[in-house]
Amino acid sequence: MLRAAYPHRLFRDLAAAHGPLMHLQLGELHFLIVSSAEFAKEAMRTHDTNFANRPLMLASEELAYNSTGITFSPYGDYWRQLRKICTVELLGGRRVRSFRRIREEESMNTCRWIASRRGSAIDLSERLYLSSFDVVVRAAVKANAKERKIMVSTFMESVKLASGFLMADLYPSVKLLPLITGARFKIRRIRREVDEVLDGIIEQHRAAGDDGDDAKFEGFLDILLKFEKDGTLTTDNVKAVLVDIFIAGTDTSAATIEWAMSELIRNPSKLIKAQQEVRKVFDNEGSYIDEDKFHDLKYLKLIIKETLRLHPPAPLLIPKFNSQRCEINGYEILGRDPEYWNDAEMFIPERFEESSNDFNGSYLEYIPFGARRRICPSMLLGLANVELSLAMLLHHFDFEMPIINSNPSPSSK
Ligand code: HEM
Repeated sequence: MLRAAYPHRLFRDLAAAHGPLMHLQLGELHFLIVSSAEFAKEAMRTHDTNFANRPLMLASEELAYNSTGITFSPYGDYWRQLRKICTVELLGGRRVRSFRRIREEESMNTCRWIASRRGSAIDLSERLYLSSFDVVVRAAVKANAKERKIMVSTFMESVKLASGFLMADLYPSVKLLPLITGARFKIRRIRREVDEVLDGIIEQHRAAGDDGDDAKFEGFLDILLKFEKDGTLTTDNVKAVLVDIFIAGTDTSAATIEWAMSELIRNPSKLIKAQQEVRKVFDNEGSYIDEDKFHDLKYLKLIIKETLRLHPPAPLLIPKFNSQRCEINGYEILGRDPEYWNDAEMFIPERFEESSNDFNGSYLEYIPFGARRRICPSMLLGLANVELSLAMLLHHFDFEMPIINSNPSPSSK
């Protein structure tokens, strides 16, 4: 059975039947899927530079201002410059720490929202998405609640479009396909909406200006505008990086928190163990969860690792394409391969207790953030969001699955 919703699981099953290197043709495009760490080493270490490019896609062309954000810009000097701005200026440790108050306020808002629905079943998915979005947006720009609301719906639509190949992408030689399918029209409409919101916000930031107060909170846009001012970036480049950050930074954190909570609720003994740890560490803090004590949350860290093994938010990473001919093309590693993991399908955070496997891309059987040149530049911020939200949820609430009556009585039909 084809499980389109979980392509990584489908590839795992196909790899079991056809081997770790498979050729897949979708429309006019050729993909090679690598499902073993051995083949991945070839692609990600030996031919790393060759695979540091991204394919041209309609959504990235339009929404990422002609593919000039970090995620979709071609590998080369411009990308290297953006990557440096990102890792040094935007997403380094000091900057991530400076967003602490935002993370705390948003997690607290989520807790208040849950508390106000005490005793009833709740749908955490949307709430977690909104909260992750607000953390990233508030770290990036000064936007009021109305602007944030417009951005959420626009970016949710963008994520849907940007997270897969459109029919028009699969048949690049049919130049009219984006028009015939209506894809270009739809993407351009979203792009106009994104543009309008970002232009307004950029204008406000410019008008507020730099008052020389070094202690003032600096968001991503304030920093990017300095690079615009010195001529390193154009206004469109600035907007492309913002779009990138909104899209790459929201769904990933929200999905990780949601999966971690789902696994814990499905595994009550692990939920209790995690809760006991969080409550012991923050026993005397009242309702305050102090990030400075996160090094004591050893079990919670294992839970996050295990969640990212079983449910990486970008299981196929972001597509790459090889710029030159070489022996191995395209790759995908599966964190559920029984060759590398005992009881690969089970949620067992303890498996990481004795293991040195970390997120940094050194262990190719486990790369939830990717590896090498295109590795996620925002591991720190992503993990900080996930850790704080989980600690707050576990500290303040008890969770259990709602009881669903699967055997309705004849009268309720
Ligand atoms: C749990 C959270 C996160 C996970 C699991 C995650 C995972 C990933 C993965 C798998 C990639 C693709 C790597 C590749 O193609 O080899 C990626 C790229 C990227 N991520 Fe993340 N991410 C997370 C959070 C974030 C956040 C919070 C931001 C920004 C605020 C962010 C920004 C980016 C960017 C800009 C790229 C593109 C890098 C490039 O192409 O050079 N991510 N991420």
